[in-house]
Amino acid sequence: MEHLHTTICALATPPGEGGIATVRVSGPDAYGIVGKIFAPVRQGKSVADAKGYTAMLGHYLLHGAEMDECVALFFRAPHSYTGEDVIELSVHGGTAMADGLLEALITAGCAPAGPGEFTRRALENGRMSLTQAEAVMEVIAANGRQGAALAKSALDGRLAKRIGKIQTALQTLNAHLTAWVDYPEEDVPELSDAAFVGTLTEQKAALDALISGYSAGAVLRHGVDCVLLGRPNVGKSTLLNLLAGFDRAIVTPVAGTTRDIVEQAVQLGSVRLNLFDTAGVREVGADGDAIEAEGIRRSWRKLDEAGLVLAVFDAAQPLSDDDLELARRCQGRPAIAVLNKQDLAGETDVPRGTLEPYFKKIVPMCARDAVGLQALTDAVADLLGTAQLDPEAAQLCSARQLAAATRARDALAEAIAARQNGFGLDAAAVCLTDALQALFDLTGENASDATIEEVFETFCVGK
Ligand SMILES: Nc1nc2c(c(=O)[nH]1)N(C=O)[C@@H](CNc1ccc(C(=O)N[C@@H](CCC(=O)O)C(=O)O)cc1)CN2
Ligand SMILES: Nc1nc2c(ncn2[C@@H]2O[C@H](COP(=O)(O)OP(=O)(O)OP(=O)(O)O)[C@@H](O)[C@H]2O)c(=O)[nH]1
Ligand SMILES: [Mg+2]
Repeated sequence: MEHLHTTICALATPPGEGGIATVRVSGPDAYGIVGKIFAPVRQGKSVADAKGYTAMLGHYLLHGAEMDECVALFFRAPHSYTGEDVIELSVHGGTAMADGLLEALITAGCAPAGPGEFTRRALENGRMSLTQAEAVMEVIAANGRQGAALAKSALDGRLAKRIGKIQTALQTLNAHLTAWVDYPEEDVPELSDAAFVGTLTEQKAALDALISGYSAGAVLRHGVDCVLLGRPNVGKSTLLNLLAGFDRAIVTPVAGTTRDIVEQAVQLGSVRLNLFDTAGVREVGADGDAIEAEGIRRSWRKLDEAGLVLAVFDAAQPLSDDDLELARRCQGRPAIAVLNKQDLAGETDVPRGTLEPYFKKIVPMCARDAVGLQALTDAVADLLGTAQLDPEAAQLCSARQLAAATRARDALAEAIAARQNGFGLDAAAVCLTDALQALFDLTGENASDATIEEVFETFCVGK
C-alpha cells in the first residue's frame, strides 16, 4: 500500500475564525519534515529528540522567515490516532496562520491529506474496525446528545461486538456443517435439523433487531422532517408555536392565515423535529384564490417528503370532505391524527372510529392551552421507534451497514426456507456462506477496496 509510506498533513480544526487552529501531520517522515520548519523557543530542544506524549513551544518557518508561535504535540508510532508518527501543530486561529503552516509543511515534503485519510490509516494499521471508522463520521455529524451517545457506542466497538456475536454463532454452525458434509467417514455428530434451523432463526432475529433499530437510530442522530397538515383554521400554526416555545407563526381566527410554508426546528422529547407548518388544505374551485391554491399545492408536496405527518383536525366539528381527503392521503404513512380544540369538543363531534383506519396514532389536544403535549411526545417516540431504542445498545449507523445486514438476514431466511422445503443441507450451506460473506462486508474483514472507498468518500479532510 504505497500511500501508507507518505507523510500527510491537513487542518484538523474547522476552517474559519477560532482561538487556535490545529494542523495534524502523520507518517514515517513526520519528525523529519516538522524538524525542518519548526524552531523550538528553548535552546537545546529539538523535534528529533521529542518523546511521545510531550509538548513543545516554538515558531514555524515559512521560506526561512519566522512566522506564528506554534505549540507542537508529539506522538510516537504506534501510540497515536493513526498508529504512525504524528505531530499536531497549533497556531493562532483564523485561517491565515494555518494556511501558511500547511504551505511550509508541503514545501518541506508533506502531501496534503485526502478526506478521511487519517482515519483510513488508523483502519489500515488495525487501530479500528470499519464500523468504528464510520462511527467517527457519525460523532462528527451528531448534533443531538442521544445521537452522539449512539455514535459513541459504535466508536467504542460495541457495534462490532454485537455483529461479532452473530458472526461467531454462524461460523460455528458453518464449521460443523462443513465437517459433516465433507468428512462423512469421520465421527462428526449429526447436526439435527431442529438445532440447525434453531440457530439460524435465533441469529436471524438478532439481525432483524439490528435492522429495525436503524431507522430509529437515524432519527435520533439526524432528526426528522415533520409536516403539519389540516384544513384551514384547525390550529396548525398554534401547534407549531406551542412546540417551538415561542410565537413563530401568525395565528388568527381567519381561515387561510398561513400561506407559505413556515419552517422551525424543535426538540420533542428525544427527537429533533424539523417542523413545516403549511397552508390549510381544502378543495378550491377554479375561480379560487391563486395564492391560496399555490399554498395548498405546496402543502401536499410536503406530505410526500416528510418522515412524520401531524394531521390536525378540529375536534369540535364533524369531519368534512376535506378532512376525509387528508385522512385518506395519510394512510400507510407515518402519520398521527391530532384532534385539536378538545376544550370545545362535545359528545357528537369528530368520531375517532372514522379516523382510526387511516392513522397509526390519534392524540386529543388543546394546542391553545398546551394540553396533550406529553401524549403527543409519547406518540411520536412510539411511532418512530425511538421509545423502544436502547441508547446504550449500538446501532447500525450507515446505509452501507444497513444494506449488508439486510443481505445477511435475507440469506438466513433463505437457508431456513430451504430446510423447511426439504432441500439438502448443501443448499442451506450455500445460503449460510452468503450470510457470512455479507457480515464480513459489514465489519470490514475481507471488505473490498470498493467498500472502503465508499466509506471514506464522504469523510471530511483532516479526519
Ligand atoms: N489532540 C487530539 N485530540 C483528539 C484526537 C486527536 O487525534 N488529537 N482524536 C482523534 O480523533 C480523538 C482521540 N483519539 C485518539 C486515539 C488514540 C490516541 C493515542 O495516541 N493512543 C495511544 C496512546 C494511549 C496512551 O498511552 O495513553 C495508543 O493507543 O497506543 C490518540 C488520540 C479525540 N481527541
Ligand atoms: N378553543 C381553541 N381554539 C384554538 C385551539 N387551537 C387553536 N385555536 C384557535 O383557532 C384559530 C386558528 O388557529 P391557527 O393556528 O391560525 O390555525 P391554522 O390551522 O394554522 O389555520 P390556517 O393557517 O388558516 O390554515 C385561532 O383563533 C386559534 O387561537 C384550541 O386548542 N382551542
Ligand atoms: Mg396557520
